Amino acid sequence: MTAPLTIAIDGPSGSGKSSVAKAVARRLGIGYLDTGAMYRALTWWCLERGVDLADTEAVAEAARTLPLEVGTDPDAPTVAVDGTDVGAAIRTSEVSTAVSAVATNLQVRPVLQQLQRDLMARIADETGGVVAEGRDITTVVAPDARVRLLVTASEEARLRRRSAELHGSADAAAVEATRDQVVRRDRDDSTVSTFTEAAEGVHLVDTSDLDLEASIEAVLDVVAGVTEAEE
Ligand SMILES: Nc1ncnc2c1ncn2[C@@H]1O[C@H](COP(=O)(O)OP(=O)(O)OP(=O)(O)O)[C@@H](O)[C@H]1O
Ligand SMILES: Nc1ccn([C@H]2C[C@H](O)[C@@H](COP(=O)(O)O)O2)c(=O)n1
Repeated sequence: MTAPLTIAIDGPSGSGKSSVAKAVARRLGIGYLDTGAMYRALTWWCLERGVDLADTEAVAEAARTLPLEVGTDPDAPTVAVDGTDVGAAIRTSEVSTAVSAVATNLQVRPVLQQLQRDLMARIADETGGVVAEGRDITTVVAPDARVRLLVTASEEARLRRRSAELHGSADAAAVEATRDQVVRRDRDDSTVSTFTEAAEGVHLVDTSDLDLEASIEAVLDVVAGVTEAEE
């Protein structure tokens, strides 16, 4: 019997890994796991309940008891906490600004990492594979994934994309308004995970000069190359 097709994708903010991971999962007919959404959901839950994000033990306890449900269909991924759909709430600038404080909490990370491993196993079992994306999937959560990729792009390209997405423009003012969510967040997050350089055995895909479709094709080519080499 063939092993499930587990694909791990890491990369910095705005590199395109979520868009690419979703499309790749869709085309391969397997499940999709957005691990950043889990850190965001925990952040939302802490803010909602008035948990001080600087209180590392209180946030870790919230992680251990988080009533989280994730839907992993790449056509309609969902995130719910305690029965509330938080798909939109976890993308607000309030959560985006605060999430690194939660993601850099070293008591939180092992809790969510174990949850992510369990989810990957369940999704792979149910759909024959999984594409999981984040910052530490290739290195910590699933270093034994069959295909591991680092999706990168230049800082300029990432700022331009995120700025267009959030502000509908990539002019100088819009790019400046986006800088915190890309550059500062990556700087904070990179204190606990390695996602700017590919670890050994991890395939690098630089999307700086690629459009979305070409980025998806580049990742599918890597997947095909790895799986054909296994045969
Ligand atoms: N290759 C590409 N070319 C142009 N735009 C892209 C490309 N890849 C993604 N985008 C666009 O850039 C924006 C950011 O992409 P996406 O959300 O997938 O990035 P990300 O790496 O998952 O970021 P984050 O980790 O912050 O969630 C989206 O609006 C997406 O449509
Ligand atoms: N495996 C992961 C996934 C995400 N994070 C952090 C990095 C971000 O600040 C935050 C939200 O991620 P995004 O939705 O922007 O991809 O979570 C992490 O540390 N490890």
